[in-house]
Amino acid sequence: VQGTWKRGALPPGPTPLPLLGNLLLLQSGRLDRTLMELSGRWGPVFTLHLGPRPAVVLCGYAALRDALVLQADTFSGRGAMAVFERFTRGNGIVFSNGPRWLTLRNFALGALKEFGLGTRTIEERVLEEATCLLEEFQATIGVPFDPRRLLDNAVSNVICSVVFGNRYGYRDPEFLRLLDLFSDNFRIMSSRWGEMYNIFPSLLDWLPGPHHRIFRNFAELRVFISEQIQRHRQTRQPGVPRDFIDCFLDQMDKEQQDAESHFQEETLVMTTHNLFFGGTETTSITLRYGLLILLKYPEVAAKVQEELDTVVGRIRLPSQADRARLPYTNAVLHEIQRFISVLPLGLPRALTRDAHLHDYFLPKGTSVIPLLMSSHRDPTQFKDPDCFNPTNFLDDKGNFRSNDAFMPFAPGKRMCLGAGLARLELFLFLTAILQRFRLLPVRSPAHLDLTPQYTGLGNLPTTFQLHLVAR
Ligand code: HEM
Repeated sequence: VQGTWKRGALPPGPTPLPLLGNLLLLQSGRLDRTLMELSGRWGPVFTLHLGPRPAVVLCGYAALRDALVLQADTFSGRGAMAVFERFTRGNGIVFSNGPRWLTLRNFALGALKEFGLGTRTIEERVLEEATCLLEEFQATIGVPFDPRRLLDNAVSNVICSVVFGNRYGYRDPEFLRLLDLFSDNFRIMSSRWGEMYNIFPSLLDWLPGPHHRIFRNFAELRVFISEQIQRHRQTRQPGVPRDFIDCFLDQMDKEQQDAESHFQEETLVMTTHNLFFGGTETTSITLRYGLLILLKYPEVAAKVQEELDTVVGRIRLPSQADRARLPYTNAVLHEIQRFISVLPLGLPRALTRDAHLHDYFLPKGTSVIPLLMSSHRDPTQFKDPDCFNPTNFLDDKGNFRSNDAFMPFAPGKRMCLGAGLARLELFLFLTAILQRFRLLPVRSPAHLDLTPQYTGLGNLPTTFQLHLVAR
């Protein structure tokens, strides 16, 4: 492949075709691995053309750190993703930029804190939901089942209680339908990655493809969110917020006279969608993938259970305060997130000003793809990067050892807003399940394949069933 680099241009990369860019290179094989292979040819910072749009790919821990951590402000913009652009139009937290992004992000962080994030209250909410989930799991005993929907429901209920002030029953057909819309969207975005990132939004309407289903699903989600907002308007007491939506409505009241205010109805819909969608699929998929990994490696599950028995016992549920005394469990949770890299390419960033990176000049506005998965598989940072091996996060004495190359939530100013909540949920849900049940595969562990079924926006595990046995 001929290089395209010339002095003053973006970093070198594979030669793009007109309109299609480098899309054809990405059509076969696993996307995250293809990008890592391209990095082997072009270096840790290279240019890739997603359709007509160039983007700079950051590969390996050093490049990601030098950009996202050491130049955190400069790399804190959000890059475009065509399929989301059409829906969000730059509104909400995830796909906005500049003052609107900062205002909404800070507001959401503050509101989440008020409703429990980082305090005991949110832990209580998660523990309550864990108890409901355990009951549902208990009811499956003797019958193999696919845990996807139950996990989706449990995880989603936590964010729903913060955002809508409501949790939903595990058999509520309307809610199950919404969860299916989320899964469907995430799956399409993970299977037909090219369409998502690459083509100008104006073209998406004219091209056939599964992205039309994404648009329909988004429209249905929007109706649900709008109904929730309406319900809040009818029942709220101004100044006494019950949840995130009430907080936002209070802020809208306060800024009513301000023509420049970021607190508008449409922004509320988008921000709510961000928290609802962002708070559901990634966490639930991580839990589901975690169960699959533990089915494959029963000796790891058994060791976690032994540690839980010794430190927590079986009478009460594990709590956040136990975490520091559970080094092996903590290492397993980190290793699950590292090994699967649930968002292998993170979300696209954009430069807020001109920058220099690894001898290249990158102009303001350049789109950046942070290949988070490449940090997780970086052989200079992890002793066993390609295998699932909890000792990647343990020292010789069995103490937990953190690692800056671990970045499932992406580092820097734009890091995942729900990282604290997600970590809490992963810990409490997974330990609750393992404390109570032994996990058995339907066929022998040797038959379980940990390769993602889909790779794109997300890495999704193959569908599987498991048996639970009460411990
Ligand atoms: C295992 C679970 C999760 C993973 C792996 C994850 C990962 C990520 C990543 C990689 C980003 C992109 C950061 C960047 O711009 O580079 C992100 C953004 C975001 N996440 Fe999460 N996330 C998880 C759970 C959650 C939860 C539970 C919430 C809900 C509270 C959430 C809400 C968000 C929001 C709002 C953003 C956009 C932040 C911004 O643009 O400023 N995420 N997440």
